[in-house]
Amino acid sequence: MIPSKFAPNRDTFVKNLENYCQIILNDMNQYGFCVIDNFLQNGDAILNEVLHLYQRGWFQAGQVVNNKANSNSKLIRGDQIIWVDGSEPICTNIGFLIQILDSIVQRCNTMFAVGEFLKYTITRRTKAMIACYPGNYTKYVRHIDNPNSDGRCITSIYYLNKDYDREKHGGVLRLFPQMNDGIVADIEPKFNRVIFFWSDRRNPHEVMPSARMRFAITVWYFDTSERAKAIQKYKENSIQYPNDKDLAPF
Ligand SMILES: COc1ccc2cc(-c3cnc(C(=O)NCC(=O)O)c(O)c3)ccc2c1
Ligand SMILES: [Mn+2]
Repeated sequence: MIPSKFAPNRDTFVKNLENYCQIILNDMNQYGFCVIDNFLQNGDAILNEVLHLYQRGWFQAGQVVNNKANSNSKLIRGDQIIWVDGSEPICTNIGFLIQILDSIVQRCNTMFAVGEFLKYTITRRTKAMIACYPGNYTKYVRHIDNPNSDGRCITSIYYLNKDYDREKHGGVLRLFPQMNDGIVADIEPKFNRVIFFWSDRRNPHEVMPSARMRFAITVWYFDTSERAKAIQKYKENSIQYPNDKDLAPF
C-alpha cells in the first residue's frame, strides 16, 4: 500500500476541473505524480466501448521501440493495444474522457500553471492508447516512457478494472518516483481511477504481472519545443521518428 503521508492518492468527489487542477498541480509538483479516484460519471459507458473494441478483435500486440532482433518483446511487455482519437462513432464516451483530460492538462498548463508546469507549453498530445494486459501474468518491465526527450511530458492513464484485488490479480502499476524521497508507490489499476505523472526519468515504472484481464487508456501530452527538437533530430539523422507512426500523435 502507498504510505498515507506520501500517497497523493485522492478519493475526490470534486465536481469541477478547477478542483482537479489544484490537486494535480500540488501533487505533480510535490511528488511527480497524482492519483484521482471516482474521476468520471460515465466510467461504465467507457468500459463498455472498450470491451466492444476488444471483442471485435481490433487490439494488436504492443511493440517495443528499439526491439533487439533476438529479444522476445513479449518478455518486455505483454499488452495488446489500439489507438483511437475519440471521434469514432463507437468511441463517444472515450472521446469525452479525452476532452476532460485535455481540459485539465491545458488549465494546469495555462490558467493555474505553477512550478514544473511553467516549464512546458502543452498544445498537442497523442491519440488515446487503449491497452489490455490479457492476464496470464502478462506485465511490462521497468521502463521510462520518455527517457530521451521525445517530447512527451505528461502521461495520463485512466483505469477500467472493476473489483480489482491486488492480492488475487496483481497487475499493479509500480512507480519509482525520483522526486521527494523516492518512496516506491504501488497504484492499483482500479475502475474510474486516473493517474498523471511526468513521462521522463522522474518516473521509472512497471506493470506487475497481471493474473486477470486489465484495461487502461493512456494519453501522452507533448511539450511543444521538446517535441519540435526531437523531430528535427530524427530528420537530421534521417531516421523515421519511431513514435510518429506508432504514437499516432493527435
Ligand atoms: C513503437 O510504438 C509504440 C506504441 C505504443 C507503446 C506503448 C508503450 C507503453 C508504455 N507504458 C505503459 C505503461 O507503463 N502502462 C502502465 C499501466 O498500464 O498501468 C504501457 O502500458 C505501454 C510503450 C511503447 C510503445 C511503443
Ligand atoms: Mn509506461
